[in-house]
Amino acid sequence: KNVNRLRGLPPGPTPFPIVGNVFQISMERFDTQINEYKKEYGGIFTLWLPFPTVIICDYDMLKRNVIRNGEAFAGRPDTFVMDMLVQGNYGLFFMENYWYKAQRKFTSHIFRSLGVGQAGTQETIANLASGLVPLIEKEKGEPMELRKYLVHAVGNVIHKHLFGFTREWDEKEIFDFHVEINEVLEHFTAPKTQLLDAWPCLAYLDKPLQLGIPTTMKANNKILDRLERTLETHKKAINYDEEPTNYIDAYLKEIKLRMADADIEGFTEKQLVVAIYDLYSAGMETIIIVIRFAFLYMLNNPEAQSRIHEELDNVVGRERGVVMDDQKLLPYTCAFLQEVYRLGYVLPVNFLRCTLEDTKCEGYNLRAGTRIIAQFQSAHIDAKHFEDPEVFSAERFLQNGQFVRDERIMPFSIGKRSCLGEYLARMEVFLYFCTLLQKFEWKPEGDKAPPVEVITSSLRAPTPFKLRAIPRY
Ligand code: HEM
Repeated sequence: KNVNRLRGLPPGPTPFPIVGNVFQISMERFDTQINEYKKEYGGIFTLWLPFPTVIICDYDMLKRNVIRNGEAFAGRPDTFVMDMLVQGNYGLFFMENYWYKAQRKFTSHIFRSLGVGQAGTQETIANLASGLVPLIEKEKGEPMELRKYLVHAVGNVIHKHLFGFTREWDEKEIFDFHVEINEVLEHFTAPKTQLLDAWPCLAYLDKPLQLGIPTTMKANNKILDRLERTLETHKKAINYDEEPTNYIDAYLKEIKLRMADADIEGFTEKQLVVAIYDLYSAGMETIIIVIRFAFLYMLNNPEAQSRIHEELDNVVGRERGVVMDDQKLLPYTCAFLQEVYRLGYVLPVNFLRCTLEDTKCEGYNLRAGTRIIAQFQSAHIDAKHFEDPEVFSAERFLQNGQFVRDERIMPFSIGKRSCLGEYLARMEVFLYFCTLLQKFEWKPEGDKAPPVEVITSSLRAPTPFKLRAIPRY
């Protein structure tokens, strides 16, 4: 405790020399442990992982600091994992701090011009959603896992935006990438892996420490190899005079413009490869997990399914495709999904940030470069904000039958480094979920709903479960 006070940091459990608190934290329980420490130390405390890392996990504190003083909390620290995977701070998650604004701005702009948040992307998702219906029908109401269908549908949306086209059901590229990225992510944010940031030589102790470096690197290199080959194909085919139809071409065009203006701001081919890597991985498993959580909670709350069916029948019917505008007339469905986002948070622990300048925070003076975790998930299950926070209840977001959006639900994080894919993700979750409910009635594998259990690594997902789909059309 003294060591924190001497450094002007918030209190926290006493760190051990060299390893700090790393071995007191378990990867599988990191999020629940944060909530336990919160009871002891309050909404802001320090964990040594092994660098001192300030955890902010109270909603009002997050708002006062990470949102209102956004610029100060917008940095990302250098990490060993990024050096290991891509030899430096590239991509969109852990890129150099002095590039992040230009790269984020460009990516948001291109997403919009490729149709995200508008009719273009909606149509892509709607087509993929209706393509799922006959595939699921072929299962003839037998128990099945939804996951492979979601990999195909969700994977194809980001695939189309990045590369310009979709893949057929019998092509294996998206499935291969999905397996590989999950191998890379397995150890990505483990506290033990963070130990390497301070002590890179520990990488030689991979086996006894179970860091999983060889599996991570094998999968990582396969991904990089494929993305580099794809980039070469685009470079050969691109016509710089045409309006780009995909992220890669838009980025190549930007590199060309920037070279002419001698204003590079990180726009290089290397950065492009890692940016696609990040978008492809961010745009896939996260959304799949949210949709799987939605089905899991629905099977456990059968009256929710009847209410969603009733709303969809009244507003959309069983033939017309669901569109984003329908949200206005589907209050229960929106409340249900907001409750899924609250309890089914996908990142057990938010990505590391760091302060970009010396910053005052809740009475502490944090030096520039202090590592920060903006743990919004903790607010989702804070009894101060939500009565019986562990209980799933869509009703908490309904007032006089109307849906009330709640800003304390922040699944896409907050501040200057919040999720770049929020619109895309919200569209996919809503359109896929509603289409699958419009077309099918869903039943558990046996008499009872599968238990609500999660598996946690860098992501937090329901344990695999089966369900049955009975056509409604
Ligand atoms: C339901 C799905 C998703 C969830 C729950 C989610 C959640 C998050 C969260 C919590 C962050 C961390 C922000 C922070 O550091 O505080 C993040 C960052 C990010 N997300 Fe998402 N995300 C989802 C889907 C997507 C999609 C579809 C894309 C893109 C296609 C995407 C791209 C990104 C990027 C690029 C960042 C890094 C932003 C930065 O560091 O400036 N995400 N996301």
